[in-house]
Amino acid sequence: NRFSEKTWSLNDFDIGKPLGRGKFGNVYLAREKKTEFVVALKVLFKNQLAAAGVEYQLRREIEIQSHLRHPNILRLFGYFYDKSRVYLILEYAPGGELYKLLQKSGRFSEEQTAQYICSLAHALSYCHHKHVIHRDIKPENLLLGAKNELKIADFGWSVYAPDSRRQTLCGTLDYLAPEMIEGQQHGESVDIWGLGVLMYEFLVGRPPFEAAGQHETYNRIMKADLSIPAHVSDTARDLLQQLLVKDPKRRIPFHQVLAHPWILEHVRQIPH
Ligand SMILES: Clc1cnc2c(Nc3ccc(N4CCOCC4)cc3)nc(-c3cccnc3)cn12
Repeated sequence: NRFSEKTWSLNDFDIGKPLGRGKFGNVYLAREKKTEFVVALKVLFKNQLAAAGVEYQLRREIEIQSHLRHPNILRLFGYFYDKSRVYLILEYAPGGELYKLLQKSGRFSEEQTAQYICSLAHALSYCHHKHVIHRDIKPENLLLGAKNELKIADFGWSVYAPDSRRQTLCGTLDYLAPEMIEGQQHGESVDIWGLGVLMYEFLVGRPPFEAAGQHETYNRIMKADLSIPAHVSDTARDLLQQLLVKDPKRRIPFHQVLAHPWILEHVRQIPH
């Protein structure tokens, strides 16, 4: 498409308001001058990327996300760079960050959660057909479209399956599958675990293995020590218990998630 062949530069865009702050730079609303097409422009500082040793990860993120086409995956249209910065031309998500919505409402209804989980299962199943594992499915990486549809946004940790992580993990352990924490060989099923962690957090308002300290969180994850509050319906409980299984081979596959009674009772089967 027009974004991918052309080499872009900053003066092809009118820069609008900042949408938010990221680790390595900010995201701005922007409009391509000729077509007036509205995008999100993610500006990353090269020196910060180098200091964190994530240039290779960024190249992989660009390579992976630019080839994915799915209504529940944020489009990466292209990128360009200048002396000190790298710019990613991304699809604008008018609904903003899903985790802000979760913070505001505390937790989501079973109806809304089932809709998000259905979209995520479709998007992740699409990724796995492309042999891409996301590995970092958490609320901070999810954005919302104009009709409140979910968009997976950050492929910074995604890899081509199977992979054993080389980059040390940083940030919260809450969303990581046991085999990832152990640094073992891992496949697509880490994203099935991640789907379970998200489903729990959407329904309950906090991640399932949250604890005061990292060691305690680590132990709870390794034991898959799951306790589900009474307000969660029996059918939702059943799906959670099939997603958050320690043994990667015994986790429910995505196509069975989409056919689970809890999804069927809450969701019109339109994937996005
Ligand atoms: Cl990439 C990308 C594409 N679209 C967005 C986006 N969109 C967006 C829309 C609307 C509102 N507002 C809606 C009214 O209330 C105020 C917030 C914010 C962000 N935000 C971020 C982002 C990144 C980091 C921190 N915070 C937000 C990254 N994005």
